[in-house]
Amino acid sequence: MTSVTIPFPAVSGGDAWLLISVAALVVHYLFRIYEPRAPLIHVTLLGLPPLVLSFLPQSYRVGFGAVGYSYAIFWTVLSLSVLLYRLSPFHPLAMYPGPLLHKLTRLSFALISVQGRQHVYIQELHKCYGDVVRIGPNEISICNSMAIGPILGPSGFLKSEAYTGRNLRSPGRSLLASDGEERVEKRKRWNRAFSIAALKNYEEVISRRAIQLVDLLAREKSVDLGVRFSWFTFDFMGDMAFGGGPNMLEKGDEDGLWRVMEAGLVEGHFFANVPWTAAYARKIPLFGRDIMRLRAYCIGRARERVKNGSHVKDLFYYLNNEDGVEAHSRPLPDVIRDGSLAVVAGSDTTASVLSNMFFFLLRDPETYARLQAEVDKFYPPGENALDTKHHQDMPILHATINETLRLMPAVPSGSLRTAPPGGKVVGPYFVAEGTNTYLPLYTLQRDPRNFSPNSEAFWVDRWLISSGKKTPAEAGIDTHAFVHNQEAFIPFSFGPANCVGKTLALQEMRMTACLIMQRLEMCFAPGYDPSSYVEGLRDFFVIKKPPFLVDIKIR
Ligand code: HEM
Repeated sequence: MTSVTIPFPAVSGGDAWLLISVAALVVHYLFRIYEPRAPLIHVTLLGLPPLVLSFLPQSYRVGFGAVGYSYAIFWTVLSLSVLLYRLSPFHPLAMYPGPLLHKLTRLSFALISVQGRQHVYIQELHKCYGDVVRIGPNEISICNSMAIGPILGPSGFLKSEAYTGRNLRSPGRSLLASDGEERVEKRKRWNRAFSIAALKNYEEVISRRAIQLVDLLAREKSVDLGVRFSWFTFDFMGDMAFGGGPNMLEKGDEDGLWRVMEAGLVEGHFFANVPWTAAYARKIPLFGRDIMRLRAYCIGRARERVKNGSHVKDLFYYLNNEDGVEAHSRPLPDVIRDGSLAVVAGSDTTASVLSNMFFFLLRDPETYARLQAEVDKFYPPGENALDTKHHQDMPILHATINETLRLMPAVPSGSLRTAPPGGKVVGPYFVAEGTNTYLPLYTLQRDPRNFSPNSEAFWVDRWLISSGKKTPAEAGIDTHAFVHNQEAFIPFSFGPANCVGKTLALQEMRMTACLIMQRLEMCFAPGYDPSSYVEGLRDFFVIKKPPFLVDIKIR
């Protein structure tokens, strides 16, 4: 056997074993307290102690056998210590029930998550374990509307590390990932971009793209409606964020941008679940290529927008401080980061809500007919269906959008936050410092304690009853059976980090829905199985839609 001679104090085999074990326990302690993320620190902590201590067991003569022996003991003791601690009554999450594997390793939930059915899985877990479920060594999911304020409200929890893990290649932190002062500063300019006055200007941009969409649908007659909504929202957000979209409504996704965005989201979803691995993935060019392509596109568009300017006060106008409110101009990379966030956050979400809404309507012809009648009342042929002046008088339109957002929220697993230093009382629970906490929207909004009856069904009447437009008797239900917990309805999240684009999204969806209903009539394509849609929806933070095939006629 190969051997080297080293001047080192002799220690008996038993003592060496003990020292290596103690070193493993110390390393576990350091990982638990400091949670280091830098690969170099990982390698040092996991590699160096067993290597150094491998010189101890023999006097002067050290072989590779001793090194292997030392590593084997070190890692076995370390692994056992980690696993036993996670299951022990000393763990701060020990009182919360959950599947054994999830308590032991975060990987087990991550592997379920990347299959895209996390929203349904979490709902099953809550049915089985109750309001709080431990879904990772350091992760819980809370399904209780009392938790919303303490977690998402002002002075609530912090943004989870998952947001930076998801973002493999973008330098710096976007608004979505930021916290504290940095967030307050960033959010100010976004708020300017979504003021009432600013929104009024965007109607022209929405109208242009909505007309283009409806013309395309009228020509095509038989389409995957979900894909057309994706093209529409991507083009629209491109117009808003960079003064011009890729024009998918004309050319299709010929540059593969939508495909790239979806692929990037799926990949990012894994790293969001196991964020410490992101530091390694960033060193491997294979990862994050899709996001890089999308980013390259956004950089190109931003340069064009700066060069050409814009006749519309679009989102870029505010993000780039073209209104001159801030004393200093912002560096272009910052503006590009914000613009890219707008494209990702604003296109996928709105496209999936529009798609889900028409899916639910086609499955429920009676509600379809009621909405059609309401649209026909306010927008008969010849009336401009993109004029927003009637929206406030259209309860069925609002109810349809709300019910879609309740039943299938665009961010099904909700906002992910981390308990602040010292931990926090959340309703009847105490959540220990550093605990990553899910508020699972899909489960919360389908919970019969929040919305009854027909919690799992598309039933727009609940919104008419809750707004006083209809009585329970008129809707054919017993008054006592009606539960409507408005606080539990948070499809745009809640608090200071809620969706900044909420009003724009609602405006865009209302205008588009009215125009479609005025001009077109739809039905599922012959042979299309609607259950494949519900089964095929995938939750990768935002939704990936399965095919949604419809036949279209001009009215
Ligand atoms: C129906 C459509 C939409 C839904 C359901 C939706 C939902 C949400 C949700 C749930 C969040 C919170 C995410 C979290 O905490 O992890 C969020 C954040 C955000 N959304 Fe939306 N969104 C929609 C459309 C839009 C649009 C059109 C924009 C336009 C740019 C937008 C921009 C943003 C931004 C920038 C954030 C981050 C806000 C912050 O962290 O302060 N969203 N959205």
